[in-house]
Formats: sequence, C-alpha cells, structure tokens
Amino acid sequence: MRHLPYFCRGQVVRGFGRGSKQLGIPTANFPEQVVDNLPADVSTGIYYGWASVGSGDVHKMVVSIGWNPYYKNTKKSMETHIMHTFEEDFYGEILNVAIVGYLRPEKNFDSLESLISAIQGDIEEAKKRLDLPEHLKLKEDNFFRVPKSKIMNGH
Ligand SMILES: Cc1cc2nc3c(=O)[nH]c(=O)nc-3n(C[C@H](O)[C@H](O)[C@H](O)COP(=O)(O)O)c2cc1C
Ligand SMILES: Nc1ncnc2c1ncn2[C@@H]1O[C@H](COP(=O)(O)OP(=O)(O)O)[C@@H](O)[C@H]1O
Ligand SMILES: [Mg+2]
Repeated sequence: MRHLPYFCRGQVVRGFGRGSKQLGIPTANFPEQVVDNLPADVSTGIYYGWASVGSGDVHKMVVSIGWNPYYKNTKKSMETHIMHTFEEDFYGEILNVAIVGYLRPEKNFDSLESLISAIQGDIEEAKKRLDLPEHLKLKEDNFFRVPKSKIMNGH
C-alpha cells in the first residue's frame, strides 16, 4: 500500500447507530465524499493509526473501511474508533486521521460476539503496533497542528 501513511479529514456524520448500541464500540463515520476520495490502492479492510477531533489531542485509533459484511451495508463506509473516552459525542466536528498500517481484511462473522471480539483484538494489536518508534513519530506530524481558524466550518 504505497499510499500509507494516508492523511485525511472530514466532518463526523451519523451512521446506523450500531457502533455504540450493539457493539459497545463507537465509530465516528466520515461522509460519502471522503470515502469516495480514498486512493484506489487503499483497499477495504481494517487499519490503525492516529486521530484527533478538531484541534484536540492525538489518540490511537482503528478504522474500518468497507461494506461491513456482517451487516451487509450497500454503501462503503469509513469508520474510526478512537482509543479515548470522550465526555460527549462529537457529530459535526472535524475528525483528522492518519492511517499508518493495515491489520486485516473485513470479514463476516456468525455472531455479534465474534464480531465484537475481533474488533477488540484489532484494538489491542493496534495499541501495540502504534508504540513502535516509526509510528509514534507520526503522532507529532504537522498534519495534526491545525490552526483553529482552519477547522471551523464556514465561520
Ligand atoms: C476495528 C474495527 C473492525 C471492524 N471489523 C469488521 C468486520 O470484520 N466485519 C464487519 O462486518 N464489520 C466490521 N467493523 C464495522 C462494524 O460492523 C461497524 O463499526 C458497526 O456496524 C457500526 O456501524 P455504524 O457506525 O453505522 O453504527 C469493524 C469496525 C471496527 C472499528
Ligand atoms: N472513542 C470514540 N470513538 C469514536 N466515536 C466516539 C467515541 N466516543 C464517542 N463517540 C461518538 O460516537 C459516535 C459514533 O457512535 P456510533 O454508535 O458508531 O454511531 P453512528 O452509527 O452514528 O456512527 C461518533 O460519531 C462520536 O460522536
Ligand atoms: Mg459509527
């Protein structure tokens, strides 16, 4: 994947509301336009990297790109779970992500429990890999130093 690290930002939109309610793992969904602009060689699958909301702190994240075969979505989505506890939802805010590595392809599962444990495994694996010096340095990338004026939406 020649395009990694891949940096992008976009407004957080509503998905199907399954992430937190059914899985206990909220995912901040990007608009269709951001998903459509992904380079062709960023294939569907599960990736890890860094993320920040607005001009906030940079945290570890996992991101799922694709059709969520377990739910048989008809639209491709890109959803980021940030390894941080937020006080409130952040719909409408700008999410900044740096995708730094690939974990696995998307899969179907025979139960919700197995989907959840696969995602929890991804989170643990991502946390470990992001501690490698080559990945840690991307946390400090200028991409995340966004002046407040630049990320305001039309103000
Ligand atoms: C790290 C990670 C791995 C995921 N892996 C899969 C997968 O293998 N198969 C799948 O169908 N969905 C997978 N998902 C997507 C979940 O099904 C999805 O986040 C959930 O349906 C929430 O959707 P929503 O944001 O529309 O509510 C993954 C999500 C994350 C964050
Ligand atoms: N750690 C987190 N990672 C991602 N989103 C979070 C987190 N904590 C709170 N949220 C909020 O939860 C929302 C996602 O929840 P989810 O159940 O996946 O709903 P949706 O289907 O609308 O995406 C995000 O848009 C964000 O506002
Ligand atoms: Mg979501």
